[in-house]
Amino acid sequence: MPSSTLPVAERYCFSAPGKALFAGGYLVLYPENSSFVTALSARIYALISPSQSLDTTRSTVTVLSPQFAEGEWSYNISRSSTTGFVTVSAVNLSRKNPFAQAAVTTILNYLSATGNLPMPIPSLTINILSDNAYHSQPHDNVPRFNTHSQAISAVPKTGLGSSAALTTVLTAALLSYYGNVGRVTENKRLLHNLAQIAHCTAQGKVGSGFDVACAVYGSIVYQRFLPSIISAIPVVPNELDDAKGSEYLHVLKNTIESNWNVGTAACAIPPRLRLLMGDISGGSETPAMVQMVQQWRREGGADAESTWTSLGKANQSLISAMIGLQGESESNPKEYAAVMDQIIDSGAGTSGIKTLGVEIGGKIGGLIQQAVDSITEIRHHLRAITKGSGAQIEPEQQTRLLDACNELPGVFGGVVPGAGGYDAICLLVTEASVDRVVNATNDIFANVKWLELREESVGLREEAFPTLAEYL
Ligand SMILES: Nc1ncnc2c1ncn2[C@@H]1O[C@H](COP(=O)(O)OP(=O)(O)O)[C@@H](O)[C@H]1O
Ligand SMILES: C[C@@](O)(CCOP(=O)(O)OP(=O)(O)O)CC(=O)O
Repeated sequence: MPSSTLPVAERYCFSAPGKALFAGGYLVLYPENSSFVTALSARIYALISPSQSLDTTRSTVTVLSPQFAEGEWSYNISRSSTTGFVTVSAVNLSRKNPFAQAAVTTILNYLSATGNLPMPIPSLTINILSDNAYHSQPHDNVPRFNTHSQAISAVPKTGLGSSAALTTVLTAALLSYYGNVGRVTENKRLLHNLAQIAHCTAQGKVGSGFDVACAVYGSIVYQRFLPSIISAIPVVPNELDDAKGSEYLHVLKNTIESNWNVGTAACAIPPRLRLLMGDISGGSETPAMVQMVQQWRREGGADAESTWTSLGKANQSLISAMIGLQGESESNPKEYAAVMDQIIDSGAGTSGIKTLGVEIGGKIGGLIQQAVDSITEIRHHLRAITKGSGAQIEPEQQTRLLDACNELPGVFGGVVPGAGGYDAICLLVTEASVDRVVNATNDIFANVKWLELREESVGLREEAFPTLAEYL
């Protein structure tokens, strides 16, 4: 097996964003549908430093997450001299972080299969820092990277896709430290394929992967890969079995290097608009809801099919309105700004977004109306699926809440993001109206905690390590 020498031991740091699936829940599981995925300002950071351990007889990768109790996961690494298969075993078997273990396993085996893993394998420590928005915080005004007295698995999440961002930054960290593969920020396709495989391996299932794609590429119109691409990879052998080890390496390398046909066209929330995330702290079970929706679709006959198709069209219409508005803001910036300035005092609920008494005409006005109407239609179909399947996608209390939001000034509309349920809402609003929305005093908003988040469309990026090291 060929091997390379380790690149100069630098201190690296990578970060990746959280996500909101504004349009495309459930349909995104099928490659023919497009979804609108927004990257958020909440990020997870991985800071890499060569291990201080003086023990040169064995190689370890240690992942530390100092914000959480028991946040230390160490893995012994050994590579078979016959096949090149890399075994990754937890030093402390009672400490589980399937995402960290799968990232180390996937990346090191890929590098081994391509002859890019340095031998002996140098030990490495990766520190993780995660924005507070990923987890429910005990009170406001917590320090930038707040610490919790519980283990990470016991701290309630807000649903921003922490495991996808974690897996992505670990993938970038391991690739850049061990691999001889150029700048990882310029090799997003490799990074994406590796992170998707690691994430699916850890979850034990193949989801749509929109969260990992968003962590890598940022805000995107996402179309998934065929699930069979990943399910073809054999289960990671857990004992030394040369035949299984060789097969795993062979299929892993071929899969990583094949064309997955993923749709990752960059998109963004158009200027002067904002995505506002409201946490309701309800909690929903995504896999159970997915099963109910799939059953409804299988058994629901022509009605179900027609709802499904119409929802796909409404999603597509919202996506093209957003792309259109973004385009107008660039090609026609003066008129775009003037139109946005005209939007005042009313939400989308009663008679559409109101303006300063002037009809919003022209192309921009049409696109605004298209966005507002598409959101209304998406909700209509999601309610039909809720009723038909029994999966609480837009349950009645969320309907009341979203309808009330539509009456607020400057609100284009709101949806239950992703799989929906009781845990969150996501509004599209004018920038000028954000303060008025978050300060609305109507009782119905009492349980909504508006998250201090905004779209930040950039995906994986390299950060300056020293500025973050002070938080460790
Ligand atoms: N900051 C972090 N440090 C270490 N592990 C993390 C961190 N954030 C997420 N993880 C891993 O991801 C798991 C949460 O994944 P999951 O339940 O799929 O939630 P999500 O929907 O946020 O991705 C955690 O239990 C932990 O294993
Ligand atoms: C149903 C889905 O299409 C979208 C789920 O979106 P969420 O944003 O609700 O995701 P989780 O954080 O994993 O619960 C399933 C999928 O695409 O994998």
